[in-house]
Amino acid sequence: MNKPPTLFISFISSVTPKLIRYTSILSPSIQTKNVAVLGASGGIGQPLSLLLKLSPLINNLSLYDIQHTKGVGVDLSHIETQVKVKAYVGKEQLSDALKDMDLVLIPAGVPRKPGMTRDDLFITNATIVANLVSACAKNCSQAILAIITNPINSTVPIATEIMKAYNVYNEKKIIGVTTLDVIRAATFVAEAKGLDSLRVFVPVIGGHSGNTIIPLLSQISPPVSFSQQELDSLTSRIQNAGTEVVEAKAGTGSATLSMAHAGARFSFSILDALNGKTGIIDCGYVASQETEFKYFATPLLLGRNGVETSIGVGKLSEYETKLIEKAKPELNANIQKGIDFAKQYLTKSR
Ligand SMILES: NC(=O)c1ccc[n+]([C@@H]2O[C@H](COP(=O)([O-])OP(=O)(O)OC[C@H]3O[C@@H](n4cnc5c(N)ncnc54)[C@H](O)[C@@H]3O)[C@@H](O)[C@H]2O)c1
Ligand SMILES: O=C(O)C[C@H](O)C(=O)O
Repeated sequence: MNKPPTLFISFISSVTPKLIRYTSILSPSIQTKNVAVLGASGGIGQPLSLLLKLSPLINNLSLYDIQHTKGVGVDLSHIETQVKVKAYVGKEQLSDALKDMDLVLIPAGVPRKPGMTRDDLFITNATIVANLVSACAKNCSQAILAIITNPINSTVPIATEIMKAYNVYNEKKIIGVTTLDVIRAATFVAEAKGLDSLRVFVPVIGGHSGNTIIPLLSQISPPVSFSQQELDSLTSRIQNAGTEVVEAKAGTGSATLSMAHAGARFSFSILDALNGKTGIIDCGYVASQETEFKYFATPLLLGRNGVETSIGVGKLSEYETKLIEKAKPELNANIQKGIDFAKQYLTKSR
């Protein structure tokens, strides 16, 4: 049999394995969408933009940063796919970068260095996210906002408060991207158990920092059982995987390539769902109705309008219930810090 001339990348986005294609061949049924990357010249922004440039789901790709987007844009524009790339640089071009966008990915901001927590980034990144989301409220209020900038536990509440203040808040459309936790969990579990990582799905709930990252190893698909020692070591590795990368990079940044893949994978789930594909499930950190937390990551059912519904946390083991208890103080404090910051920011900026 002849092999198709395109590169196939398979991954799990739900319990059913699914194939995602990076290709220049367009299916007539696909309605291509407009996607912006804010922070497009960065360690995540550049490879993420590359992966998006290869997607048949995208029409226009808008690259925005405070520096270097021109070069990134020209470079990407030479790739022979149908995606039209436009580069924007500096605050005065931000509005144009956002016009008519369906999906806005935000990886703008500083990354960790060894010894830092994600919360240490708040002082710089909170204002960056608040400014960018304010511009989204004014220029593309209907777009889905996918927030990558850390600390996610706080930047998603900031984004929500800003959209509310502009009267354009839609809870279906603001999502903190936690896909990297899901990818890592599948990789580490598969390595430990000799499984095919592309066929393993581990739901990861909670937040996106240390103890607040809660892998549900009791709900893996297909089911896997663990000794207590395996549970402890896998949980700890998944919770500290970001730090593992930060330490290995020794002061030059945090996860960029795996995050670009995670961001692209999440984008394709969203774009598939916007196109009317049903049954698309991916984890994300969102405003929460069904948990005791104001924001919480769970598996989400995605649809034409963004998040259709949270799938919830399912039946938790005693071990996982304890992990949630342990996460509570940090997650609640992070959330409140974001809400308080947004209130002050809005008072100052109006
Ligand atoms: N959600 C996750 O799982 C996850 C994973 C990895 C990294 N991150 C976070 O993503 C963020 C970016 O990481 P990185 O490695 O790409 O950093 P980086 O420093 O390599 O890139 C950040 C980019 O943001 C740009 N930028 C700064 N201020 C801006 C503004 N006001 N408007 C537009 N662009 C602006 C910079 O010019 C730079 O190009 C960090 O906060 C990091 O902690 C999140
Ligand atoms: O660890 C970091 O600071 C970046 C990111 O949140 C990650 O999980 O890799």
